[in-house]
Amino acid sequence: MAEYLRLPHSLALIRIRNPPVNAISPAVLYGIKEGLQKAVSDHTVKAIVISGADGKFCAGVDIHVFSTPWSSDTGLGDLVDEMQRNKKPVVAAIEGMALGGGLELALGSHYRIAHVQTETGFPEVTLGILPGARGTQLLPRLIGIPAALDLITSGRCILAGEAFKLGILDKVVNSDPLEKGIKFARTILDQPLECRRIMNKTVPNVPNMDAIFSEVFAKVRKQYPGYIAPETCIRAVQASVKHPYEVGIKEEKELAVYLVESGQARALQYAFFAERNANKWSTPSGVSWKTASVRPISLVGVLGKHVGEFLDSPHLHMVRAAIYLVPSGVKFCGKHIAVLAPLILIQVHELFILCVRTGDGNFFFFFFVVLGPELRTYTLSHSTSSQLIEMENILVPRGWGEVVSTFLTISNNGTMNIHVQVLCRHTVFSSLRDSIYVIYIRNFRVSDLAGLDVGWKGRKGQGLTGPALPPGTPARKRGNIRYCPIPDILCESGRFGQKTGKGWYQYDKPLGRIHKPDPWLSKFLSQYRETYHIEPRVISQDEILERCLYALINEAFRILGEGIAASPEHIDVIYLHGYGWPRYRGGPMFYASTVGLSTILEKLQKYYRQNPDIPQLEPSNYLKKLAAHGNPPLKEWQRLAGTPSSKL
Ligand SMILES: CCCCCC/C=C/CC(=O)SCCNC(=O)CCNC(=O)[C@H](O)C(C)(C)COP(=O)(O)OP(=O)(O)OC[C@H]1O[C@@H](n2cnc3c(N)ncnc32)[C@H](O)[C@@H]1OP(=O)(O)O
Repeated sequence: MAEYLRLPHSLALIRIRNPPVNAISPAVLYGIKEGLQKAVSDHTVKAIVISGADGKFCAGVDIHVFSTPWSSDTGLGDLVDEMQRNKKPVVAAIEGMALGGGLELALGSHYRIAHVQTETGFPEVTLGILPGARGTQLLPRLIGIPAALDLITSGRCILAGEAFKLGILDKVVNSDPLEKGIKFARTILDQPLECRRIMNKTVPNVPNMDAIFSEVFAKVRKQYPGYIAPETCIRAVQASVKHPYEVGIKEEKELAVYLVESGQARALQYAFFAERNANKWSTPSGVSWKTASVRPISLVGVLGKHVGEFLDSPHLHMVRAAIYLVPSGVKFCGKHIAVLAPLILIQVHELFILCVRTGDGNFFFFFFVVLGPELRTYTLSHSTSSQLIEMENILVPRGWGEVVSTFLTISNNGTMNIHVQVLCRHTVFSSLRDSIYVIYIRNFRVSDLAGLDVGWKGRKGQGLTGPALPPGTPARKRGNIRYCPIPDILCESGRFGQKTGKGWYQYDKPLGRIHKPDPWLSKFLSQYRETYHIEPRVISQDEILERCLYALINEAFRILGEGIAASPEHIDVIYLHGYGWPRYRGGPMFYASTVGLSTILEKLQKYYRQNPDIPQLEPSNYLKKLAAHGNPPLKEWQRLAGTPSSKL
């Protein structure tokens, strides 16, 4: 999987070939090593060029292998060192991408020449690992600590121009880099190599090194709360300053193994493939992303409270000429969805819904919840537009309501039911504040943001509350099902959420953003409990978490079992992109697979016995079917439990 070619003018070429992205598998690694040995032992070879087939240098180590023992001892780092120490010059001719282990191969080379469109970087942190084949030791030596820390902790990929400015690349070319690399190699056959070996360099000193590290630690803790990889990356980079190369690489390896074996790495790598699988949806009638075509837009509506804030964005100038943006649900005409991209991708901190009507009369809804930089925008739509605006697209039947609203309702009911019973409201929040459960706190924030009156109106329409409710209906029952009237009561008290300055929280002002717990709500809850003779009790953290999360997971199994979601991965991608589910937990379905299906089933059975009027706690048949197989891997679920007729 790496070809060796003898070229004229005393040159040899090693070409990585492993479609689609020339990732480094054991076979690729073996091929490169073998090529290097051949070139070294051939006395007629004076320089070596390394490149990738099909216009791609290398996208790094094959992510599939991180679930195999090979990943703990790939030998890639040793190969990188062997390349650096080589007595014959090695020139990396880079095209397409040099990412992760691909960039490490390039750093192992003595010279790096890249096409101007090449993307390079260390995205490992996004996969829960670190550049463990010398990347954390070589990059700081080459470009200095601040720039190396930035690239390694962010996982940001940069274009060749920037990489050249940083000193990663020696040359950027507009034409075929392989041709240029070969030409260049002929000119350096007898040049001394000592100064080209990055391992021999010392990290450029800066006076305030300690302060730089402290700042970056603080930054990543704030930016990526709960994630272990960013901080571990910093520790590995720190080793490049503290220790000589030989010691630094040992520390890098220890830290890399720790991350590779972590649950977070497994979850993040699962998420990487889940997103790619989810994008490959197709309907039973054969419609797929690939067959979709761009459609012109005839009408665009933006519904939201603070849409006017967009007007401050510099990006908006680009779109103002083409479309007219009017706050609060007023329709305006647009030309093409592509025009909308800059509008949508700007940073906002509000919830809004964008509705687009295409020329052929179809409507697409984009539902955005943007609570801050850590929670990304998302969309549920099979519109081609989401490709243009680079968002995840998930196919769901009958509009987006089925999946999105059901999940929201389940999450809200779970938390509300506990809220009412629990002795101290603070316990719910402090329990839920822990990593994954933070999502439940967001539910209340999201509800406040969306406006509590929205759901209220819906419930009135369904006859669950308001004038249509038959007289004599018990406040906390609808039929045999437990009903929580609290959101209705909040609305009856004029608490519509953020827009009225109070809802589940209180805000600094109507439409204000600064929220804090409202003593009014605590007082209200005590009165409520007294009125309905609800005995407050201490509910353990475990019970709070399990009742909230497992009910949600149960619902996900129901949706899967009814053919509403195409696969567990689709559900996880919705959660990752739609609800701010921590990526390092992979999504609710992945999380279920790590907890164990029989554990989830047993707990649900227990809680359902205790709360028979909460139907969300009744284990779904699909979960029962799957749990009967033990804890099968997620990939096997649909085969084992059967694939229901698709509703897509
Ligand atoms: C002691 C421990 C030692 C540690 C050893 C050293 C550590 C090295 C670490 C690494 O190198 S980890 C890998 C780092 N590389 C990446 O994270 C790159 C990930 N890939 C991407 O960002 C993108 O895929 C891309 C390369 C920029 C291409 O993007 P594009 O949008 O063009 O296409 P995709 O649909 O994303 O990908 C196409 C196809 O390729 C598969 N793929 C991509 N990268 C890898 C990879 N590194 N390994 C395996 N497969 C990869 C991707 O899954 C798609 O295939 P699919 O069949 O459609 O899923």
